[in-house]
Amino acid sequence: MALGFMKNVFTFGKKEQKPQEDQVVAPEEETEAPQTATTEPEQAEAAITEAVSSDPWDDDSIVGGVVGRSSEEPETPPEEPGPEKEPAGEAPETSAQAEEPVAATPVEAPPEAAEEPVPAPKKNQGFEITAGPTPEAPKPLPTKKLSWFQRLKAGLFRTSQQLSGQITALFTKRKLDEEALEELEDLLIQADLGIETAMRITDTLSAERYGRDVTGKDVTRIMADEITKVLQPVARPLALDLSKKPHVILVVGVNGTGKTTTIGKLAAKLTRAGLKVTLGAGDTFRAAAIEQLKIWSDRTGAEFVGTKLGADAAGLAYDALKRGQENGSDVVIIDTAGRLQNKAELMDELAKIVRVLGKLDPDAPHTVLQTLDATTGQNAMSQVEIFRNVAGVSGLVMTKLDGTARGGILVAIAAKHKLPVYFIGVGEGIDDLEPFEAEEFAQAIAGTPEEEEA
Ligand SMILES: Nc1nc2c(ncn2[C@@H]2O[C@H](COP(=O)(O)OP(=O)(O)OP(=O)(O)O)[C@@H](O)[C@H]2O)c(=O)[nH]1
Repeated sequence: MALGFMKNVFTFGKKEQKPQEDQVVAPEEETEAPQTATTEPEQAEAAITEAVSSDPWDDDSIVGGVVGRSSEEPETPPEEPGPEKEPAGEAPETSAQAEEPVAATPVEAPPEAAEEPVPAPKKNQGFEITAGPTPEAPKPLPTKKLSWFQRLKAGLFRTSQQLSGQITALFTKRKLDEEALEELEDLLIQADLGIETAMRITDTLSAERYGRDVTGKDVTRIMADEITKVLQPVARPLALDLSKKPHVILVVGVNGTGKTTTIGKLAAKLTRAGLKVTLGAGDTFRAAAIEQLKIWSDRTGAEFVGTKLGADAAGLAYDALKRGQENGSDVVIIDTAGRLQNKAELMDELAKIVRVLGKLDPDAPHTVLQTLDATTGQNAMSQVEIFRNVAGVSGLVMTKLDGTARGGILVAIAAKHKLPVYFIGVGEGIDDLEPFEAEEFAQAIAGTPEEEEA
């Protein structure tokens, strides 16, 4: 998508957005009549209360609370499945129309939203608005114990510590010669940075200091600079072209890489910005995934479209987009079951989801977002290669950068695939999705001694 050239483009992922008072949600969305009434409100209320109270992510920092109500709950009880998440085979095929979606009643903004003062975002919110139907002001984010940058640094600490320790050892009382450059290149490759970036770093170092003394600090500075140069072009915001709404985001990736959690966090960002969002529970293999997405929809005020366990995922995707078109959604986000990139039949199912969405909107999905788990090393590269071929991945989110992350592989992936990296996940909470910033990420990996917080 050509950023900056389109009308009605919302851009998520990078630049700071100041809320504007004259931006209001398009009237037809606000005045839309409530959909099917909840037939058993007390039951629904009880189910939601139970779901929320058993929610492992529940914490006081969550803004918004339960504002959505489903007219029906998923038919399958939300039990954790056994340890085997991967289904034995492909889910039974049903026609898209045959599956009855579970569509939640459209949600209203929490009453206090209208009365709250419009806060200026304190930093990069991960989106920018150039035109179009407009969001209400974002809600102030709760104060966090650790900043996201501290968590990112902590997550990448092992990588950066190990690297800087080895680099210091390598260059102690030693002039920069061929052997030292080769050893450095090996260290950088071992840190998953990839041959291309490793060579960039050693070439620059060589050009600056060949035959002279080198300190660890010189190396980490050059490393941070070169990694930044590789990452800068991919640190792009997620552009939402709302001239053709709903913008459909299909979320794909290997099991447990954080798809559902990322959808929840992203939905929170979008609904806070005043956008109407519909979530499609396309992970029909795991009851817990359907329930998990339902909880996120309740929290974020997004409408929920689900189906029963084992139902056709492509049918659900179709229903979710159809519902999003009917209810005037700005964005429809569709979850998919995690799958290993070497499971051919599951990858075929993903291709089918993409085809089926195209029947309702030839351009859908507009964004195919792949989640990558930062604790994975080299395998993430083949994940991107295969998902890109099968599902047309158009952007990445790296999750779990707050844990014992490796992270270097993102640099190698950026150098090779040049796919935009929109966000990083730095925790399990609703606010733990941050726009990807090349320089900060590079510093966290290189271990540059910068103590300032973002
Ligand atoms: N620490 C941390 N945990 C995360 C992050 N993102 C997701 N998780 C956790 O990772 C686990 C898996 O996340 P899910 O969102 O269920 O992953 P998924 O890809 O939808 O999983 P499948 O449905 O099995 O494919 C959950 O326990 C999440 O809370 C993150 O940024 N940081």
